[in-house]
Amino acid sequence: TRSTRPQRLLKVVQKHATRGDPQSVISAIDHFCRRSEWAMNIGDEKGSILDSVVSELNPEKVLELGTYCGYSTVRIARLLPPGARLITLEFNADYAAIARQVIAWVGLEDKVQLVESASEDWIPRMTEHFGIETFDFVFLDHWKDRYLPDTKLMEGCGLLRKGTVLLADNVICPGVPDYLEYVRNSLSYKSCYFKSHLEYSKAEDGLEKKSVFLG
Ligand SMILES: C[C@H](C[C@H]1O[C@@H](n2cnc3c(N)ncnc32)[C@H](O)[C@@H]1O)NC(=O)c1cc(-c2ccc(F)cc2)cc(O)c1O
Ligand SMILES: [Mg+2]
Repeated sequence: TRSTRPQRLLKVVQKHATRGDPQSVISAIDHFCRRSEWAMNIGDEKGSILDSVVSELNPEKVLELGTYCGYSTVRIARLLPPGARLITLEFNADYAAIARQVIAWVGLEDKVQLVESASEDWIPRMTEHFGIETFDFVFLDHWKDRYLPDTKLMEGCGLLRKGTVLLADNVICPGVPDYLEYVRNSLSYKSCYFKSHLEYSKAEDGLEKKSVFLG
């Protein structure tokens, strides 16, 4: 049977990227997605905004919701200081299998823990299983109708502290209206919008960054 798109993405990485070199993996995937097959990675344009948010924050404990093939996992993990940890949740077994191999290819396994599970099942288990009290940075890139309920779930589990930064992909395309409404109107968050474009496309998209106040 025909291979899947994530399998073809992995082949591109193994063929064109250098082991242990995150930038070569990022470039190989972006080149393939721009020239051959679109895929739902955050991409190079929005990826640069993600890089700047992570570099400025220098987080120790990071949560990513929606791993897909691990492109943004690699973008984030390559910037983390020694000892920092990134936990990424992906509920599709096929995507998780590909992401594990991409993460292994760049040699970032010691910083990244991929959990094959739905976010809502694992957010309540972060403290007892990983010993994580609060996260410094959360990247939301999973089903767009899960951003708001999972943000409320993280609040409820006490995983967000004063100053925790949440960054959400796709706030315009496909769009997360209920989440935007909530973060822009809630008094316990200060938020800003980074206008950009949908990955490998001219369509408008953007990232919403919010710092938690917990008023
Ligand atoms: C949702 C996906 C990303 C991944 O998230 C995992 N996932 C889901 N829900 C959960 C959960 N509850 N827990 C754990 N993992 C979870 C899934 O299996 C995918 O691998 N992302 C997108 O659908 C996505 C789509 C577009 C897009 C834009 C314009 C178009 F015309 C078509 C598509 C762009 C993007 O930038 C995306 O990010
Ligand atoms: Mg996305």
